[in-house]
Amino acid sequence: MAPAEVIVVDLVLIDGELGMVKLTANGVLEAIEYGEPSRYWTVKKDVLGFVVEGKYIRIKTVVEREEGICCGEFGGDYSRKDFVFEPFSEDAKNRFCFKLRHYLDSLGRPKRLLVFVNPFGGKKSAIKIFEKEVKPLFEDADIQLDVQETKYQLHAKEMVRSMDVSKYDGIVCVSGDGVLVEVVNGLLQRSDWQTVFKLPIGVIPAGTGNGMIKSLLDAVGLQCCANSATISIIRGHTRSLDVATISQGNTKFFSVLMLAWGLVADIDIESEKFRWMGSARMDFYAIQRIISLRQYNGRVLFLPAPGFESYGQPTSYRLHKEPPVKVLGYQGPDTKFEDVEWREIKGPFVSVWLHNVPWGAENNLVAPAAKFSDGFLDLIVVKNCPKLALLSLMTQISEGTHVQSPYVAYLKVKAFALEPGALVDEPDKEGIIDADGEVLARGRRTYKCEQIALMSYDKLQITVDQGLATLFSPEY
Ligand SMILES: Nc1ncnc2c1ncn2[C@@H]1O[C@H](COP(=O)(O)OP(=O)(O)OP(=O)(O)O)[C@@H](O)[C@H]1O
Repeated sequence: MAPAEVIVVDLVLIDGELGMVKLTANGVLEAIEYGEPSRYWTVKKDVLGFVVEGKYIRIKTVVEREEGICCGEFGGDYSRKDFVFEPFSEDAKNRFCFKLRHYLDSLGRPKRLLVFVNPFGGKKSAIKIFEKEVKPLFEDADIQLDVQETKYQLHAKEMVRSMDVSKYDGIVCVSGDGVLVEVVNGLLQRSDWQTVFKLPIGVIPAGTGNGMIKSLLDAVGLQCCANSATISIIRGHTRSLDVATISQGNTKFFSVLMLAWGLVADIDIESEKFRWMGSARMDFYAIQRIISLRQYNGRVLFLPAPGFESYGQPTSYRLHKEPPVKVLGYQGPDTKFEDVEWREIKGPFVSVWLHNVPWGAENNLVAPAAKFSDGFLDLIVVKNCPKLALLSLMTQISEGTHVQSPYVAYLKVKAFALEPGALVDEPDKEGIIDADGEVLARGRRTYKCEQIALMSYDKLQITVDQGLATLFSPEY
């Protein structure tokens, strides 16, 4: 193979000794000391940026940490490491900077980002994570930031719905999944959603539920931490993500993570009562819920993905389409499934769970076969299941092996409808529908049932728009 064309090569001083630096057209930066190539960086992967400090050029790089090496307060796959050298003249310095800048600019990395920091997410450490872990890396990469702390629930959604987002190359959420979902919904409710929704969205894990970023990083073997997430955003690689439209009449919610009804929704939402327990609250409340297990009447209907046609029973169903209303935002995918066979599963149900990406939280591999943009949702249904088996299933979720249980139906669907009913043992008590970690609908006599939710505890349907959203992602 012919050697790559040299873009710039210069005699320089490295640590006071004569050496050379060379940048080649295939994006390799090389330092030559004592006549031998000594250090070597792939600019796309290893170089964040550079600064001029008087007569020196400081290259800001990252190196992969070796396994087992201590990773500081917040952990991470990369450490920052600078390489400093001194060109022999002002001209040589300017020429080198110009060439390296030109190469970095050709990589299509983001230059200006809108950053939301949720000071109340997770362990309330988002500000610290941002200041200590995220900002220094973005500064190294010379990315301009407009930082906005979220002041209340739905603040991020309100802002992206109304502000000028065209000046940004992406939106970053230093938060859990909640703020990401707000940003998606805010963008899709804009009249210019078709243009602005192309903006890549990035997530830096700083919440309780960090399922999306865990799914993105774990897919390539990276740790779920601010360091690895920030480097992925700086490198500017993106991937597309399915967006599910949950509709009830003309009311819509755009989901990127999951929908839960039954056991999982009850644990997720009702365990709020035990927030003071910290992360143990979910496990504690799960055991309580399994001991006094609820079963729900109802029906789920779905259009199976190819290969999953044997699940459930055939039924006749048509997606209900409301007459178009004069609203300006996104209205969901234009689906035409009339000719395809719908299937149904009738209750009673212990749990119904729809998932868009593999991880529901950092320690929950809910849908191990889920793909980011296959146009399908993974459906996990539990009906009759002995309590002991259910307890064991809950512990298996961390490894994703629960889906192999004979008590679990695990399949992929293209469209879905839920007809939620009341508790089998208490016909005047209903359930909660949870979408992306928030209450979508509360039935009669449920936890905090006096609070108004977006939808009523009634039939709803879900359609998927393949790859509609764009996320900053590590290269895969
Ligand atoms: N300043 C604030 N005060 C209260 N809530 C806020 C504030 N800013 C954002 N929120 C809300 O906090 C919720 C949780 O956000 P986030 O995505 O950071 O964390 P999470 O992991 O999803 O949830 P949590 O950590 O609360 O369990 C979102 O619904 C968001 O609207």
